[in-house]
Amino acid sequence: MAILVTGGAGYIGAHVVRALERAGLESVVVDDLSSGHREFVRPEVPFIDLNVLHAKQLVDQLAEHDIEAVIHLAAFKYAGVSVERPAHTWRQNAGGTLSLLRAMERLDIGAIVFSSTAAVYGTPDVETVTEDTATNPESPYGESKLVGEWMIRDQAHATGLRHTSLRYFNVVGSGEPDLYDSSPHNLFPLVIRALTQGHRPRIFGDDYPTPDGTCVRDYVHVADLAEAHVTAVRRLLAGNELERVYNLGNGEGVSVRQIMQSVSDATGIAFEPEVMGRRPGDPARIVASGALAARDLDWKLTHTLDDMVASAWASRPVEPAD
Ligand SMILES: NC(=O)c1ccc[n+]([C@@H]2O[C@H](COP(=O)([O-])OP(=O)(O)OC[C@H]3O[C@@H](n4cnc5c(N)ncnc54)[C@H](O)[C@@H]3O)[C@@H](O)[C@H]2O)c1
Ligand SMILES: O=c1ccn([C@@H]2O[C@H](COP(=O)(O)OP(=O)(O)O[C@H]3O[C@H](CO)[C@H](O)[C@H](O)[C@H]3O)[C@@H](O)[C@H]2O)c(=O)[nH]1
Repeated sequence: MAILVTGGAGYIGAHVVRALERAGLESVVVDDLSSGHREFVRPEVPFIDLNVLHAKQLVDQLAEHDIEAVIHLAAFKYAGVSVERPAHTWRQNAGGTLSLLRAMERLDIGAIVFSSTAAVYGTPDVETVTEDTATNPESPYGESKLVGEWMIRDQAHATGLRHTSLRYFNVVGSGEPDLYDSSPHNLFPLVIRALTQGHRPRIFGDDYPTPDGTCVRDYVHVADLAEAHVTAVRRLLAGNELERVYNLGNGEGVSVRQIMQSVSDATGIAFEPEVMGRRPGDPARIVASGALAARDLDWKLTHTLDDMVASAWASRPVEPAD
């Protein structure tokens, strides 16, 4: 019996595969390598190089494995870019989830853990987001993830599929020396890339209504996040009742400027970030309560912000200076 991990060659998915392995659970990875890295998946893990949109090939290839549950991470994850590329985002995220659900039904796979996102909330008007906070996505990315949650809910009503959706907040750090976030759009990889290439990291806006004027986010360590997936899939397979959605945040807001300071402290590199204009679509502040996940998924942050920064820096990819 194995767990199918879609997007298992990506930053978070590769951590999930390693966490499953440590828990004694086997994985099968499906990934089209559109943003993932083949070398993130160890050779002994069965790897299917395929876009989940190809439902027939998905069914044919998965039929060769004994899959008991799915962790579905494969997606186009760039909220800002999704505004410029809505059709692509909808196809990969909503289309991909639909195709996967059809394949699961054909193969009689009865459990799914879905990667959702803080972006389903848009710009919340509450200090701390809970699962009851109204959803109001502000990008095709956030919309496509919310629709993914709904597709799974509806399929569950019809077929008895066991499911939960995990709404991640800002996932950072590294739990393994060879795994890193290669996103060309997110704060941590951009700051690290700037420093390794001898540039000044950039702050997108310092005129927000926050204590130091820069955006506030809720950062969680990828290794802690990966563990929550293992617990979720195990509990679904054991027949435990889980909520439809969980926020994976830690309730603590950290500003972009605080991240810059923490990076400077961890690396020993003194720098003055360059302040740019605001990036369109960025909420000033979004912070979540992880209380529900703590209750049901043993969710806990075992890593500090300093761990997050230091581990991201230590596992940074080697890049040529330009
Ligand atoms: N990184 C974050 O802070 C964050 C926050 C909230 C939600 N998420 C969600 O977590 C998941 C994983 O994110 P990540 O940070 O690891 O991103 P990532 O880009 O590193 O990983 C995504 C993986 O999925 C693969 N993929 C994409 N579309 C595919 C498709 N149609 N078929 C097959 N494979 C496909 C990519 O090649 C890649 O390996 C995504 O669903 C993302 O939306 C991430
Ligand atoms: O060089 C940079 C990059 C980012 N930022 C700022 O840093 C904060 C965090 O930005 P990220 O792009 O790292 O993450 P987001 O908060 O935009 O999160 C979005 O992207 C994540 C992963 O792609 C998740 O999907 C999440 O749900 C979605 O809202 C934002 O205020 C952003 O403006 C900078 O100041 N400088």
